[in-house]
Amino acid sequence: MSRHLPPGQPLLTFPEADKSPLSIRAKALVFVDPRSRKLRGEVERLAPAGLPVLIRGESGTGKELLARQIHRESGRSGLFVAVSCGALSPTWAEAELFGHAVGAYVGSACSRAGWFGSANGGTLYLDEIGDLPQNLQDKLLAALETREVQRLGAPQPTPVDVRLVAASSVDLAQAVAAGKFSERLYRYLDEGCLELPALRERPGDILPLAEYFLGVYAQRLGLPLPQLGAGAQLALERHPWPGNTRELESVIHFALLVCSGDEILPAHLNLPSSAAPLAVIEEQLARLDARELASLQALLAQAGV
Ligand SMILES: Nc1ncnc2c1ncn2[C@@H]1O[C@H](COP(=O)(O)OP(=O)(O)OP(=O)(O)O)[C@@H](O)[C@H]1O
Repeated sequence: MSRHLPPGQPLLTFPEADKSPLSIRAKALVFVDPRSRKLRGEVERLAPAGLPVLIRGESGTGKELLARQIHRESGRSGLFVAVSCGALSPTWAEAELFGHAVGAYVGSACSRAGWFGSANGGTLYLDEIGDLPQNLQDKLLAALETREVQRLGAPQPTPVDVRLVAASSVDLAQAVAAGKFSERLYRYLDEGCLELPALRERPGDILPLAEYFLGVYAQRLGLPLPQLGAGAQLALERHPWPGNTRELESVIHFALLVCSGDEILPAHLNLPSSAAPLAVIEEQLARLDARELASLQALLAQAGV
């Protein structure tokens, strides 16, 4: 277990990760920062309730992973089906989402359940739901409320039982105010709202996540597990992570590939140097403790300064 994980608060790991709906790559969810642990409590409360859930958070914060965890804890036996609304074809979005009957349009030689039907008994995860074409927003709400879906060209509606978990990186309330998003669908989703903070707002997760990704990638690539040096730890904690956990994951993956010794150094992280004004740097230096000062001196010595 990571040195940065306090005892009694282990990773949320999954023994049969390959068979779990967590994700193809993820083997665990790292929740160490107090804000993440609070979120984990909210997930435990919301997951079995069967309510729709809206996850709000910046890109790369882990929204899909959280949605998979909600499905996992819901006890629903159907599939977890993830759909990126921005990737739906403008022409065929309705058929892709709700399915179609045989002969519904030229070339449709067989019927399709659509993403909605595929999630029957399970969870439909709609990423960036704000990008869902407006004409489909009310149709989606009707299908969820009536538990019936009208496939394109089908004479009758088909019964479906779908739990919706949606995600958005934009403020849907503003999209509603701008007339770009259905107010009724927003109200339906807003019943169960989860806020996934940006990585910089839950700094206690940074080092545990870094160590977790080091372990995952070292194992996957068959490489020895290096230590995360003190200078590298400092650099990781100071970076603002605009790309959130996804950015941290790729930084650690890269560091592992370029690190030749048994310690990850700041240079291996290839983080952009911050263009902080001198006053900010002075203020940060004044706040360093003895351990951090020693790391900084070692760092400068390494760089030959
Ligand atoms: N708490 C966490 N523990 C372990 N891995 C995580 C955690 N959060 C995110 N990740 C990993 O970070 C990467 C990005 O997560 P994910 O795809 O869920 O983010 P997202 O918010 O859905 O992104 P986007 O908005 O771009 O779709 C994934 O590889 C995921 O496995």
